[in-house]
Amino acid sequence: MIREEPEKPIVVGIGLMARDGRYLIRQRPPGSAMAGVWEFPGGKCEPGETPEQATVRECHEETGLATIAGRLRRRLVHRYPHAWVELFYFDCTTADPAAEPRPETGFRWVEVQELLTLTFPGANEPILEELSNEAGRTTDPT
Ligand SMILES: Nc1nc2c([nH]c(=O)n2[C@@H]2O[C@H](COP(=O)(O)OP(=O)(O)OP(=O)(O)O)[C@@H](O)[C@H]2O)c(=O)[nH]1
Repeated sequence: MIREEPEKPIVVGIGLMARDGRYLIRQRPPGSAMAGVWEFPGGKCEPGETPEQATVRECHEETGLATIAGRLRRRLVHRYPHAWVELFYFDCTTADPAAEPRPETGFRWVEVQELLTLTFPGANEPILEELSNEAGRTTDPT
């Protein structure tokens, strides 16, 4: 089978949902590309949607949490064997500061130190490094 190269990457919005130095993550569901790998909530833009809108919608759909997108932390382009993606990572918070993700979604709050021990999609590497540096700065009293 000949597969045609797409002309443009698939645009994806990703939410770095933060609370008390922890981030909301889950393992990618069975049957999805990279099943079992950990991920932040997010997904592809629908037609006419901005990456920020897609982030807020996907975070809400996937976790059940009303989401507020803050600054765009990073935009990067990455080629996986399964897809060519343009990823927009937004710092996010939950609209209700005490709300929890629906348990059946598998999302949980994880400290940055633990994030570093888990396997994420390759494109996330610079983000994880940045979160780790920031966490180091907050906890280091010197
Ligand atoms: N959700 C999410 N996707 C990520 C992350 N890092 C990363 O490279 N991606 C990539 O971004 C793309 C997101 O696609 P997806 O399959 O989750 O999107 P979706 O929810 O719209 O999928 P669907 O087509 O099954 O509805 C995948 O290629 C995934 O590998 C991450 O931290 N979270």
